[in-house]
Amino acid sequence: MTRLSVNINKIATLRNSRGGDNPNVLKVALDCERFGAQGITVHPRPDERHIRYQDVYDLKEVVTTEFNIEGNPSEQKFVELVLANKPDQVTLVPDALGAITSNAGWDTVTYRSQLTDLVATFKSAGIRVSVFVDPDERMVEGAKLCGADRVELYTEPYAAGYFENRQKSVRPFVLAAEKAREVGLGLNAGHDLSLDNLRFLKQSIPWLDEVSIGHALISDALYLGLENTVQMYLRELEL
Ligand SMILES: CC(=O)[C@@H](O)[C@H](O)COP(=O)(O)O
Ligand SMILES: NCC(=O)COP(=O)(O)O
Repeated sequence: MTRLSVNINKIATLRNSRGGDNPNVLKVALDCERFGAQGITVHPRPDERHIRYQDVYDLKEVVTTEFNIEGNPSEQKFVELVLANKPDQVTLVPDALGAITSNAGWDTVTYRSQLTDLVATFKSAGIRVSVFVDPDERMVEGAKLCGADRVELYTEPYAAGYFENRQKSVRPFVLAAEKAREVGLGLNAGHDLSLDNLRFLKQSIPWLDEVSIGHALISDALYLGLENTVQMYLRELEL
């Protein structure tokens, strides 16, 4: 089974835009769980443009499905936030500070030493560690050598090329996924996944453990309703 983890960053974006507490991030997280989501993902960034550090503490108290915190571990504040909240999973993402969103995976070969230390720190706290990588077999192997439990494949290139040639777009991801399976890594995927492209990814890589989806899902919910949208995404993961 492939778990759906709903990334609620964009709920926090809307909340922050007026400075109040509407929409309420905790309510949306609990509703997504009630509608069938098997996880909640947040990606607190140093500028707190959407998810704030306090949101993480608040969500930890109420989330009952898998809680996944994504972020750049080069920020000590992020490391401390994760260790204080002990989520089910931390996903290490090499975000550049000024980036509008995540736009690349780790070079797990160049940063092997740093990642190995970070992975050990989080694993010793009982937290599963996923490393965000491009669909590159060398980077997958590098994540294994760093001691990671899983990799998360950065799926923006897949989504970008999907309509032009989905077979071509998915190929690197299948190869990277096969390498992950070969070396004994769990397998996540995320970024720009949507109702258009999710089913084909799942059909191409049936052993996916988890997809984390936010931007498209929350955008779809504006038209389709959140309960209906969560369940539509869940149906796309059924083979
Ligand atoms: C790592 C990843 O792909 C997502 O967490 C993405 O970065 C969402 O971040 P934003 O919601 O800030 O675009
Ligand atoms: N790890 C990917 C994620 O959490 C959500 O990415 P997106 O669906 O908002 O592009």
